[in-house]
Amino acid sequence: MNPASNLILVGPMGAGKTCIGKRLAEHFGLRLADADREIEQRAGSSVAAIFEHEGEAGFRARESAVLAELLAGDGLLLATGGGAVLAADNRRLLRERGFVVQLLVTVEQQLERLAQDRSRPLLAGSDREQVLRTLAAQRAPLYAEVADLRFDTGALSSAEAATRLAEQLDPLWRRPQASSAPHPYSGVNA
Ligand SMILES: Nc1ncnc2c1ncn2[C@@H]1O[C@H](COP(=O)(O)OP(=O)(O)O)[C@@H](O)[C@H]1O
Ligand SMILES: O=C(O)C1=C[C@@H](OP(=O)(O)O)[C@@H](O)[C@H](O)C1
Ligand SMILES: [Mg+2]
Repeated sequence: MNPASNLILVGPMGAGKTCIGKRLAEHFGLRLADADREIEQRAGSSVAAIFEHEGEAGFRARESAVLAELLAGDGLLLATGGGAVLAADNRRLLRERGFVVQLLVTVEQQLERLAQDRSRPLLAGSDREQVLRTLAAQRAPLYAEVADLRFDTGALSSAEAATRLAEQLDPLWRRPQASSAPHPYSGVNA
């Protein structure tokens, strides 16, 4: 079992990382962090504005910095953005610093869930389906590379998905207790 005390959600846009993450954080008593919201707070602008002014490369640099900052600590439920797995350094960090759950979703479900969404710059063009299929093909092996557990959000509502995922995680993952588990990385108690 991965002993890290952070729980990390990865997967494509619309897989439910943000909304399932909120419920899981409550269930496990973890501090919730959504990487996109953290980036926006630090930048003082939206993900869409960062993409517009700094390009995707600028956003990815901010994303890597925020992941490193957040994962320096413990006891976090981290909902990543869909592209967090693109950089090899990010993947190494995610694997080392958390129990990683890959949320699965089909392109059809993404299209349905994100039909009204205008906040994701990668979906601003006209052919959303093609973009999502291309991203899925590029990224599926990267999600698989970091995942400790895969969970299909398929036919479930986000509330049901969170409940079922918590049930699956309960026997698999335990937050190391401060009193009994030495911090695995710094040599001090967490
Ligand atoms: N299991 C689900 N069933 C139906 N809709 C969902 C489910 N998970 C998420 N959604 C919806 O999809 C949209 C995107 O969810 P979000 O949590 O932001 O995904 P992500 O953070 O993975 O991009 C939201 O409108 C959310 O309500
Ligand atoms: O897949 C991606 O590259 C992105 C996913 C988004 O987060 P969600 O996966 O939470 O939608 C956000 O980080 C940005 O729009 C880029
Ligand atoms: Mg999200």
